[in-house]
Amino acid sequence: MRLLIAAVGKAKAGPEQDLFRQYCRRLSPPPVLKEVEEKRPLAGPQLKAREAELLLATLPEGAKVVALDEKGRDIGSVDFAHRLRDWRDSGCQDVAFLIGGADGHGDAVRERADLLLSFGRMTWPHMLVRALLAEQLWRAHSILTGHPYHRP
Ligand SMILES: C[S@@+](CC[C@H](N)C(=O)[O-])C[C@H]1O[C@@H](n2cnc3c(N)ncnc32)[C@H](O)[C@@H]1O
Repeated sequence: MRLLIAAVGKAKAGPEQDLFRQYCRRLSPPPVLKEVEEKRPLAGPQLKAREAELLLATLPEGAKVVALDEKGRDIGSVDFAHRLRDWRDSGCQDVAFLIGGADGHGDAVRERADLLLSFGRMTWPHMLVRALLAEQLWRAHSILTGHPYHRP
């Protein structure tokens, strides 16, 4: 099953990017990262709607969609791993993880998402969310394969 991470904004070199890459490299194949950015000077609801459009345009047909959202569901790592396993076992080819911009996700993303996933109710910087997500994907892989990285 292919993993796509679509995110608003361009990563700059730095510790968040290093951490993100470090966890991605452990996965085979590694998740594909697609970055989107609106160049026009939009703001507020218009910007959110446009960013939603750009994120949704990256989706492979039929992908399961997980939108990272602080107001989403707070599930454990094992539940997360099992959800990925269930999608894989039901024939799903692609899972896409969508990370929003400074104002969060537009309605179109929320409506398309199969899961709104929260990493807790606090707001994390979006570049750190990439690294947290990559770590949880590696942890999910460890859970499903019995790798000792994850201690139950
Ligand atoms: C700076 S945050 C945006 C915060 C914005 N106030 C909101 O309501 O989403 C940028 C992106 O990081 C991700 N993010 C930040 N904190 C998160 C959390 N606790 N759980 C899941 N995703 C989070 C989301 O994808 C969000 O769109």
